[in-house]
Amino acid sequence: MPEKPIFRLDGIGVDYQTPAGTVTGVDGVTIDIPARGITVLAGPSGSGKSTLLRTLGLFEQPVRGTISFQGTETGKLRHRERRALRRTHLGLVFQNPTDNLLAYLSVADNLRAAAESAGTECLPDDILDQLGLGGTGGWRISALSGGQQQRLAFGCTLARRSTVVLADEPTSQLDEGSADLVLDTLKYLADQDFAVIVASHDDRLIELGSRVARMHKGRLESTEEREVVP
Ligand SMILES: Nc1ncnc2c1ncn2[C@@H]1O[C@H](COP(=O)(O)OP(=O)(O)OP(=O)(O)O)[C@@H](O)[C@H]1O
Repeated sequence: MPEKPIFRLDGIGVDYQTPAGTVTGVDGVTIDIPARGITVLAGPSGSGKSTLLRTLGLFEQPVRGTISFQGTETGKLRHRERRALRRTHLGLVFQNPTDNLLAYLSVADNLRAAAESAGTECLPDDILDQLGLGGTGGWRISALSGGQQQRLAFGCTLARRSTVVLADEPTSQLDEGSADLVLDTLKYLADQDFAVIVASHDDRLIELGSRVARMHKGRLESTEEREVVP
């Protein structure tokens, strides 16, 4: 029997209220997101990728349609329940590495703080070894390269034991070598059975997707399933 999707979106729409009037971020998006593999939200600038990703991260409330996570309709949850769900299950990684980390804490303490925020504990050295960052636990964040910082940000989602990893343009601020580190990390997380959902217009990242959802002007234009070569 096919595995149940982790997210089910049915006709969702998100609007922004601006001084110039209502701006629609996404509209009429219906999609099932699988519980495994890498789902890439692709599309040109302004097509709604980040809005959709933030909606999946429960940072935006759809004004139309429904969104369910593991069978629970998130619109029916109370504020506290949504926050708990976000904390326990959803790990969000932003495009700018420094936005994901606490500069005043060491590398290992960033992992510990991430675990604590999700009400759990972690073994920083194990996570750092898994990510090819072994030996950096006592380092300052500024001693890591941009790619290493982004790897550590994904490490924080491992520390939190998130079910889903949501990443917004995680390679866009990085040079090619650093971006390679991030691509390897995304593959690693997908191999560890996380549901990885990434908004990106980086062709190399789109290549990694086992499912690619293409957005255009806030709408879902197409979805494509892919055989991913290991
Ligand atoms: N906070 C906001 N306030 C008002 N409008 C917004 C806001 N965030 C996004 N929008 C608008 O919603 C639409 C979708 O934007 P979104 O950032 O989701 O697209 P995107 O595909 O992620 O773009 P990019 O690749 O440039 O990040 C755009 O018209 C954008 O101007």
